[in-house]
Amino acid sequence: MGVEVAVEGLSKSFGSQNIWSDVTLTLPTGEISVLLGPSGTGKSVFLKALVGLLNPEHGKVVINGVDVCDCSESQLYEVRKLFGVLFQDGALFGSMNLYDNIAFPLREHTRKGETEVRNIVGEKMEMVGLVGSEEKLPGEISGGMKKRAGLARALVLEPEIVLFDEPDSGLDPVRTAYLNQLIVDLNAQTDATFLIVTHDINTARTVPDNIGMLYRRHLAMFGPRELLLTSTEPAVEQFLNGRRAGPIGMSEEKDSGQTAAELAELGEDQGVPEIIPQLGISPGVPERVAVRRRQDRVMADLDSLEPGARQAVVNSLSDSERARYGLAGDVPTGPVDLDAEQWSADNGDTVRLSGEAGFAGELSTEQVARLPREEAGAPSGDHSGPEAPRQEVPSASEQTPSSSGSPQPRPTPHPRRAPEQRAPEQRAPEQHPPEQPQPVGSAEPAASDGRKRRRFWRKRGDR
Ligand SMILES: Nc1ncnc2c1ncn2[C@@H]1O[C@H](COP(=O)(O)OP(=O)(O)OP(=O)(O)O)[C@@H](O)[C@H]1O
Repeated sequence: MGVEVAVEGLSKSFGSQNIWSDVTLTLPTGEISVLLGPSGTGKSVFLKALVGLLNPEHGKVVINGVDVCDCSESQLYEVRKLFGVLFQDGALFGSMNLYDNIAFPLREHTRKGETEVRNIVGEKMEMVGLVGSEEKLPGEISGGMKKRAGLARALVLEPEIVLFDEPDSGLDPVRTAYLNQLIVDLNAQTDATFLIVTHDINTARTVPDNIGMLYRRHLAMFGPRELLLTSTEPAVEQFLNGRRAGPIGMSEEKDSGQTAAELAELGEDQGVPEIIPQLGISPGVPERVAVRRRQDRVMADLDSLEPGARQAVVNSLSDSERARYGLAGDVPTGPVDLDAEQWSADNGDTVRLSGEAGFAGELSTEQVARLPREEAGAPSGDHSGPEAPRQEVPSASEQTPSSSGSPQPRPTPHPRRAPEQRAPEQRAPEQHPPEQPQPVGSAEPAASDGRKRRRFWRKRGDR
């Protein structure tokens, strides 16, 4: 099981060159996070700061209660043992064969005998698909194999945090796809905390649970994929769509006039954004429990999203996920329309939801109250949650077009396709059968801790 990495107010400069300031984020336990940003924004510097290889001037990096920016050498040594790092080129020793390269950390940092070393190396080589290549030298293998060998080496000490510095650099799209699948499967198998630095948009959109972006010497945004993939923040949108139009220029930021003109040309109403399905696990790989933890967090904070983003999140859920969050049962199988204006007509009949019992062990009462629905049988005004759901999130009655008590599937008024309308292979994988509920004890802290929440959903200038 991975550990959380809590970064608070981190700032780093080299001489007079400020790289970034006041970076605050938390890498949630066991989840995959991706760090994006234009070239030179200090993503690699950030990775090095996490392992204590560089000393930031301000701020903390707290791991297992130890601040790696302000701890003794022996504490730092212990914390570093939690890390596995995949460097860009695999960082293999050219004179050693793959077996010895992968065995190196075990021989260097443990007292394990050769039999045990052989077992561990064999297991990791199998995990990354390198069985049979033990005798090969790094110079004799492809870039993709080097990455996989580097990954096997990063995993031999059973790290709880794995850092990937541009794992896809230099790989063709097919090998990148294989590597991404491997990363997702490894995360499911280890439940370790992963942080990936990448420029690959497809990787950023499909692999992680969380996405962060460094821009203009700050962390522009960090949060669950649902938040970033529906973000209207110009720099985030531009980057995640790989567009020229937007504030990011070739060498530095464009001037604001040009940016405004480009954004105006793009137009404002892009409809409800679509959240691209996340890459699922391979057949036979255990369920990736991090997905459930992230979704619990997202659903608990749904009311803090813009209406379009809220709808996109609900649209992105599979039927079983909707059932888990009380949006199933009588709820139409098509996209759920959260736009009150579209469905405010004579829909006094409410969707019959599973009620609070359906959330047993998953969400607190407060979190349940913040979900976009009515409790079974309760009029929408009866919500006891901290916010008024009718204003922030239309109640289930507003989502129900039928007057017969049996909500009907209805066409989406939005141009983008809902998950159910996509080809089956494009749908989000059913990773969490409802019959295997995950206790909330393993989820992130309850939504009542607003301060904690903000750390996951942070936008620049939030503080
Ligand atoms: N040890 C160092 N001493 C001085 N400057 C450094 C050092 N390490 C990095 N830098 C500078 O920090 C800046 C950020 O570098 P970094 O490699 O972290 O960027 P990056 O976002 O990872 O870039 P890319 O996406 O192109 O790999 C660069 O201007 C780089 O020259």
